[in-house]
Amino acid sequence: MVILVTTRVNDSVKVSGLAIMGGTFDPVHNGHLRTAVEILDRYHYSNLKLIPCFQPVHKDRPSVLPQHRLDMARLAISGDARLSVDSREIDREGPSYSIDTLRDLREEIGPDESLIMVLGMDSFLSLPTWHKWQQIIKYAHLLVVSRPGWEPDLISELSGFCENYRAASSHELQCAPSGRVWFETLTPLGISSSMIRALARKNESIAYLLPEPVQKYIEQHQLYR
Ligand SMILES: Nc1ncnc2c1ncn2[C@@H]1O[C@H](COP(=O)(O)OP(=O)(O)OP(=O)(O)O)[C@@H](O)[C@H]1O
Ligand SMILES: O=C(O)c1ccc[n+]([C@@H]2O[C@H](COP(=O)([O-])O)[C@@H](O)[C@H]2O)c1
Repeated sequence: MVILVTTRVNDSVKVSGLAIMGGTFDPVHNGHLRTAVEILDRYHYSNLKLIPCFQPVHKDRPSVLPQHRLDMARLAISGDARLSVDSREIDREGPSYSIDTLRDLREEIGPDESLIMVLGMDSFLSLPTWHKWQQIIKYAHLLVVSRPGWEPDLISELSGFCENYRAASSHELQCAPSGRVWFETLTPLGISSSMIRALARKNESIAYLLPEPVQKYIEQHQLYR
């Protein structure tokens, strides 16, 4: 039986549950933000937390200090009350393993609340290399979003995983606390942090790829030069 817990807030439907999106956010950009708001609009969750990592597990060291990445993420979300920034991975320091973060969040929200981890197709394709990857689904659902340039070309480990955990519909993610994988196609935005860093390094404009306050912050602090 499917039970959806909803409340009406200011005439719009809100679904009980928490969505998170982790990333290096070096810097945060409109590809991240548009993903977050499209998921909130489709799933009606009242909150999506952006969680900047301290030390990415499979990427080079970030180009700027964690505090700058955190400040930029906070500036970026100021226009949408449904978005928040969670500094737990930066506060924790060390390698930012998602399993640790999800375990923490699960303890905070309790065993029954839906927890959705949003990640782009590129991140999902690397899942079998993550720390304790097969346990992740015990704590959260995985909501995989399309990203230009990345096709769902699943290696055998991942296709077996999808066969086991793929939801029959997106509603299952709202109704169960964890344990399902679902794929969403979103507005394609071919923006990446590495593209922004490369433009800034060449002293070319980064306007309209990220929110203006973040662009100003980068200029003020002379980041990515
Ligand atoms: N344009 C985009 N569209 C959809 N998802 C995205 C987009 N950019 C990033 N993501 C997703 O957001 C999460 C965090 O991404 P991250 O902070 O590593 O940014 P990035 O642009 O991929 O960085 P970099 O270019 O430095 O590798 C990942 O799950 C990633 O797949
Ligand atoms: O836990 C891991 O081993 C792990 C390995 C790679 C990526 N992640 C997480 O996946 C999210 C997106 O990662 P990335 O590298 O695409 O920025 C971010 O929250 C990372 O901490 C987590």
